[in-house]
Amino acid sequence: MMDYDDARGERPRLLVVANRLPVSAKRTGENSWSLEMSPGGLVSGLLGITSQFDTKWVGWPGVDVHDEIEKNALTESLAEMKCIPVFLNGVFDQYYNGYCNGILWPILHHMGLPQEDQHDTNQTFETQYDAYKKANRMFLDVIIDNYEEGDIVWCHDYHLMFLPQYLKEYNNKIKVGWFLHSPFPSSEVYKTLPSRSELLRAILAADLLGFHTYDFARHFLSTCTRILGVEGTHEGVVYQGRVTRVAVFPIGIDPDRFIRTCKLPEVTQQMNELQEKFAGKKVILGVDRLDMIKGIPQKYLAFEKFLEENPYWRDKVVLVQIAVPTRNDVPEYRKLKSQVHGLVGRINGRFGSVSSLPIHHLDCSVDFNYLCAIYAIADVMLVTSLRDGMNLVSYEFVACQEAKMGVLVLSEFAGAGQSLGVGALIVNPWDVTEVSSAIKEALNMPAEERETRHRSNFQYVCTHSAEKWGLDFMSELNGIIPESEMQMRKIPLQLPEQDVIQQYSQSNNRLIILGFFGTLAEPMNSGTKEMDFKLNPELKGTLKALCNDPKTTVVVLSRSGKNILNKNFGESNIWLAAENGMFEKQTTGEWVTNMPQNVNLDWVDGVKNVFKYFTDRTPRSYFEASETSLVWNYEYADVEFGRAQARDLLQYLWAGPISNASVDVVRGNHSVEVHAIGETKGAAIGRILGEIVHRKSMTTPIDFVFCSGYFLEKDEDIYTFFESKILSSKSPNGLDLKKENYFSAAIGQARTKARYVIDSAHGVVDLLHKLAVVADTTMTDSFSDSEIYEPRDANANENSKRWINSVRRRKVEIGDTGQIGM
Ligand SMILES: O=P(O)(O)OC[C@H]1O[C@H](O[C@H]2O[C@H](CO)[C@@H](O)[C@H](O)[C@H]2O)[C@H](O)[C@@H](O)[C@@H]1O
Ligand SMILES: O=c1ccn([C@@H]2O[C@H](COP(=O)(O)OP(=O)(O)O)[C@@H](O)[C@H]2O)c(=O)[nH]1
Repeated sequence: MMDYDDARGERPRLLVVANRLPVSAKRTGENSWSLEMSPGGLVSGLLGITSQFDTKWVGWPGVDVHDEIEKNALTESLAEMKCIPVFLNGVFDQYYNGYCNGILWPILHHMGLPQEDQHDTNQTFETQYDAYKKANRMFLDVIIDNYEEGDIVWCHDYHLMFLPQYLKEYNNKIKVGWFLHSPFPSSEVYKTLPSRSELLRAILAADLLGFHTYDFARHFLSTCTRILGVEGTHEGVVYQGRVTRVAVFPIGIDPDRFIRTCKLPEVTQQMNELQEKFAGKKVILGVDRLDMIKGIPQKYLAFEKFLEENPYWRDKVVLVQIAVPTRNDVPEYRKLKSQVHGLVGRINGRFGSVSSLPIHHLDCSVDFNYLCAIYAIADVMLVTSLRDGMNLVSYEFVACQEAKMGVLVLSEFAGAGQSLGVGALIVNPWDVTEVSSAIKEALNMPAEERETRHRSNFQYVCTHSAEKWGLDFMSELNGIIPESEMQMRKIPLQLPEQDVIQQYSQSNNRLIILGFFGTLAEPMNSGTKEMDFKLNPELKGTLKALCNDPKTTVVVLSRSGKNILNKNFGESNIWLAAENGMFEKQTTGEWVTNMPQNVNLDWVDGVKNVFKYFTDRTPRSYFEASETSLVWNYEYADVEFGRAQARDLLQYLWAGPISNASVDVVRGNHSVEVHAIGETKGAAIGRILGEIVHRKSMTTPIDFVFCSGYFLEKDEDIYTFFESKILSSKSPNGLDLKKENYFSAAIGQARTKARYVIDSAHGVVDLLHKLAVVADTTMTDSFSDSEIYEPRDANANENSKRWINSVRRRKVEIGDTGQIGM
């Protein structure tokens, strides 16, 4: 096993953050507590990694404590076990019983949102959601108090979906992992969750996301695609210019602990007692928290059918079900308890006798030794989860069965169904006939087959331990490159906004080059056939201020046609390049064409027909046509359907209208573009730059360039065009560029030729506002009072808004001449 000691021989520090600490406190008197192991697979799994890391746990201690003296006393007791409590006073009920277990848990397990009684209670969705966020912040506060530089933070489960985002907002350098112990549902089910996008975005802030099975990871990736419109790749999810790794890490147990325990004299004694008690009978065992997902009613119905159809077995088999109490304060769980009790009563009434009962149902947890003893003496383990993250109980049974080699009947809907699929009898728990037959097959299975199956299971359980799971996750997380190394490996960094502003304010001749779609255009929420692209209204005053500054030249370079650019920028003092530079216009002058003579555009009508055909058959897709280029766009359509349609569309194009044409075909993230061969944005900018220098009769070289857009890969030569100019100082193009005063920034791309990335168009809009106010020009004339900056995304831009408006006020006060301090 790999050792994790660092260069100084110290174990790396790890903060494991989970809703539940591995121990729960029980009050034994004033200021005194007893600490007991918390039940559940998450705790069992995590205990396996503590040897390799200097681990501290952060979590809820299992009780509400209000008194400060008591809190301190409990905190001290827990510290001895390396546990740090998060006291969730005031929010626990709405956070845990309400949002976690009443809303998220059923959704994650394909059970749908609760429908009854929602209007009669004050625990509305919003209040529970608020409590959930508040609880996540309470976890954050405790982490901040205990965090030491270099600590890795591993967040666990659906209780803490906001924590990765909060942690990164607090300190972007912290390495954050998040693991989901439950299943991740199909996107169709997840979609019903009202807070679906915020939660997805919040976990995507982590560096690494882990799931138990490939299916859960696959559901997650396709949910990101369908809800956030982002694409999942083998690397993970690329969202707003950041890659979040997504990978599969099936959890395991500590098998040696079970094997050792089964050999303890007191445990073999318990085994003997149990065997004596059930002498002459086969024992079928169930061990589950009394949770809807565990399929306990379905298990009982299948057992009832088995007894009905197999009278021979009626007095020769017993089903022992340990139903560990859980989440008693959630109404659904209380209902389940009475439903299960009703079934047990009915089946025992039907098939029991004075001397024997077919079902032994225990509403309690049992101690570890007893659990191992009963695992060891059982003939069959029956796991009928309707959906389950992993189900460690099935692994534990296998670990304790070296002597008996009993049979595992396992639901195909538990994560373990994938790992133990060869050795277990796999069943669909909803099919009572199938489960009943599997019980019969298990009870009658010949010893040889039992041994073969057990060997396969045992081998898996021993090699896929909890320790391996934890180390695999941590080694993947450690392998993720920190920001500082990214620079060395030429992975672009976030745009250093302060540097841009400073260089801008110090420069004498500036060039700003911007894209239109995805940069300056107003964001749209849906596609219609009549797409009307408009300049983001927040930018009108800002662009005016920038262009009116004699030291600044603004160029908008777009793939769109002249009409769209005319409509949006016709009145401004902006240099325009339409159709990627096929047409150019100098501020308010006339359009001139760069189209090569005799360019053949015979293909245009045919391509238009194909685009129209696919637009009609792909809801919410649309196409734009300009003179030399056509773009079919499916960004608002169902992404997967759009992608499939794009593949078909390309076949139609190649087979028909473009088979012999001189065109470039470019596949974007959500588009297919066909245009006449000739232009890229890089080629266009070289020519435009020459024009600008010439027309403006520039004597001062350009000493600041900011170039940003949501450009296709083939247009990224716009960024590299300037790189070559940096090498030669005072180049003939009238450029005086160094790496300090050249800023190229791709929007929302993780892989780019630009020097920097910006998360979204909001970032560009924000920056332009800031540049407009620091420009030492007649800015106050450019903005009217009504144009005080009011961003639409109020939360995201609140700080910028305050900053911009305060700088503007100061400028007005000082008469708009002085240098603004940053
Ligand atoms: O803490 P509780 O609310 O009492 O619930 C107990 C745990 O239940 C869930 O366990 C899951 O984790 C196991 C290990 O990865 C997995 O085998 C099982 O399928 C899951 O149901 C829950 O996810 C944990 O957070 C709870 O602590
Ligand atoms: O009385 C009991 C019975 C079981 N368990 C443990 O609870 C965990 C259940 O984990 P599983 O993954 O099967 O399901 P979960 O309860 O986490 O959904 C296993 O490690 C069991 O050993 C327990 O702590 N007390």
